[in-house]
Amino acid sequence: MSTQATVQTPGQSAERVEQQTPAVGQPYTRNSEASHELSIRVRDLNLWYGKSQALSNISIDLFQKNVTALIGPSGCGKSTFLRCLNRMNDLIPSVSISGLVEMDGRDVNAAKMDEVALRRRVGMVFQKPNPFPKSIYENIAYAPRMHDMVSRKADQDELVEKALRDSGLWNEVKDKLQEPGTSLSGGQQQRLCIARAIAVQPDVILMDEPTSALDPISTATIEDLMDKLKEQFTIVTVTHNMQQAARVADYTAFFHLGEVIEYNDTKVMFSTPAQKKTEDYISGRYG
Ligand SMILES: Nc1ncnc2c1ncn2[C@@H]1O[C@H](COP(=O)(O)OP(=O)(O)OP(=O)(O)O)[C@@H](O)[C@H]1O
Repeated sequence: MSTQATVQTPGQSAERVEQQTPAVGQPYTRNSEASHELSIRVRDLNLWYGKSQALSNISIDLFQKNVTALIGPSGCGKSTFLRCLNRMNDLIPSVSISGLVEMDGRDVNAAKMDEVALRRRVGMVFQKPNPFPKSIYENIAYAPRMHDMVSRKADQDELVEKALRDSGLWNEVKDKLQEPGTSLSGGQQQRLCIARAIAVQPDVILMDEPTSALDPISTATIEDLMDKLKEQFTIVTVTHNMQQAARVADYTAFFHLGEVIEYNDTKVMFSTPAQKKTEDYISGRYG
C-alpha cells in the first residue's frame, strides 16, 4: 500500500465533484477554476492520547472565507482535530502529534511558532458560552489591549462597537456595556464570545458545537451570523446537527474512528455522498 498522504480536497459544484469523485483512497482534485484560497493545509496528521490513537492520517485543505463543518459520530475525533488547528491540544499532557498543520505556509507545530500569536489568528468559540467575569465592554476590549492593538480609549471604543455590530449584538447591548457579560441570555453570551473572538481580527474562527446549548431562535441567529462572518473569516465548525451542517457549511468533512472518510461540497455530500459510511451516517443509520 502507498504511504503517500491521500489529500482530500473538495470540488466546487455538484457536477464537477460527481465527475471528480475518486475511488476510495484516491485524492480529490480541486476544481481549477475555484476562487477559494487555501487557509490551512493538513497533511498526514496523527494524534495520540497516551497510547490511544484519536486521529489517523488526516490530509485535508481548508479554504479561506468558507464555512467547513466537521460531522461524525460521538468520539470520532472532530473536537480533537479542531484543537489541532490552534494547538489547544498542547494543553493536554498525554497528547503526541505527528504530521503537518500549516497555515499560510507556516508549520503551526514548529517550536518557534508563538502560540499566543497563533491563537490570536485562530480564535475559538466553545459549546458553552464562556464570557469572562467582566463587563460586556471588557469582554471585547481585553484581548485587543493585551495584543497592543489599541491604546487610545476612542480606538478601543470603536473596536468594541465594531465587534459587537459584526456579531449582531450591538443594538441589544449598546446601553449596558458596563453590565456583566454573564447577565446576558445564553444566545447573547455566545454572540458576545464570537464578538470577543473576532475583536482580535483573526483569520480563522474555530467553533466547537457553538449552538448545541442554545434554543432554536438563538441557534438560527448564530447560523445567520456564521453566514455573514464568512465574508471576513474562515470558519471551521463541529456540529452534531446535520441540518445545521447542510444550512451553514460550504464544505463538510465526515469523520469516523479518527479518519476523514469523506470531505466534499456540502450539497454533494448530503445529496450524493461518495462513501457508503457517509450515506449511512447522514441517513441516520448510526451515530
Ligand atoms: N483529553 C483527552 N484525554 C484522553 N482521551 C481523549 C481526550 N479527549 C478526547 N479523547 C478521546 O479521543 C477520541 C476523540 O474524542 P473527540 O472529543 O475529539 O471526539 P468528538 O468527535 O469531538 O466527540 P463528540 O462528538 O462526542 O464531542 C475519543 O475516543 C475520546 O475519548
